[in-house]
Amino acid sequence: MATTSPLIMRIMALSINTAKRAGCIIRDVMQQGDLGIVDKGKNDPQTEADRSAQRSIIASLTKQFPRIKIIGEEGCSDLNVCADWLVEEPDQDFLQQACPSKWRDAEDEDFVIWVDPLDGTAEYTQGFVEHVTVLIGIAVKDSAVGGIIHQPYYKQPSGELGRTIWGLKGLGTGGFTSKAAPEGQFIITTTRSHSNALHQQALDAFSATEILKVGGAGFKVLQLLEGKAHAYVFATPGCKKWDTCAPEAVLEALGGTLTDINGTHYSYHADVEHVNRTGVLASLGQNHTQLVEKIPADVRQAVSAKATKTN
Ligand SMILES: Nc1ncnc2c1ncn2[C@@H]1O[C@H](COP(=O)(O)OS(=O)(=O)O)[C@@H](OP(=O)(O)O)[C@H]1O
Ligand SMILES: [Mg+2]
Ligand SMILES: [Mg+2]
Ligand SMILES: [Mg+2]
Repeated sequence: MATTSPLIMRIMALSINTAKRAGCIIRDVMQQGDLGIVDKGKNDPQTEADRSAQRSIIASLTKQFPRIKIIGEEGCSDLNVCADWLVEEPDQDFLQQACPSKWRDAEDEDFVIWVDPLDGTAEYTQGFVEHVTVLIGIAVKDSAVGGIIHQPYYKQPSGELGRTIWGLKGLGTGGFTSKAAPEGQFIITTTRSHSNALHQQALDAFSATEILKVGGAGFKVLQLLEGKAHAYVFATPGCKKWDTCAPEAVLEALGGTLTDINGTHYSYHADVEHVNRTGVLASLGQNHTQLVEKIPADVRQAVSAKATKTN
């Protein structure tokens, strides 16, 4: 690896290839047929693919960056993995890019890497595999700055499976072609498995022309990046820092915004609470503040009150 590249560039470049490797593991587990499902909570499954993909990602990143804090959805993993799961080569194309000056001097202790080895697990178990993503989010001093969103089941025009999207604030995005959402419509992308009455009230307030119910925070942000939706609305606690760190960085590297439903950015330092208690509101090409204001104040207050109570 080119040790002369700034640390953030080396983390991003290795994360791109670890996310791809995790995508292969996710496809292999599905092909072998035994998903090994464990219920972590209501509508919150974990499979052998979540466990194995996390082991591969964290073992690979830890080997090259032993002093960087890495937090994965599936908790502490056994990092003793086979050579086949250990990714040592960074993505060379990414390393050719110039590092934004803002991150050039960031050091080990400035970083937290948030890993969601398989976002959209419920959908994976139900056969909606196109909703599945691997998310690696790179936070610098509190903020989501870099992100990888890998789609293991995306079918390339060549027939090859898998696509890897990256974003780094100050540099931009790669791996896909962005598209603006259609004018004269307002399309919302939202959860298909974690809705409730309060969340429904927030959705109703937008009078959307269409509501897409899809799985995974990564896939919802992809709907914004590709112009299939104008906003991502999730007005309830539930998703976690590893769900939003990478999507937030990629979306914001393209000029979009991802906040809670009050328009406040989440923090991504190592000691932050994992649950995003005040929901998610994300948009691209919209006036984000106006979207926040569309959610009735009493709904926002009720979500925030619920958050305080459960803290
Ligand atoms: N209430 C609740 N309990 C447990 N987990 C939850 C909850 N709400 C959202 N999530 C996790 O957030 C990820 C995306 O879920 P969804 O597609 O349902 O919704 S959303 O993105 O939060 O809108 C998805 O992440 P993965 O676990 O990685 O698949 C969900 O498990
Ligand atoms: Mg999960
Ligand atoms: Mg997730
Ligand atoms: Mg997950």
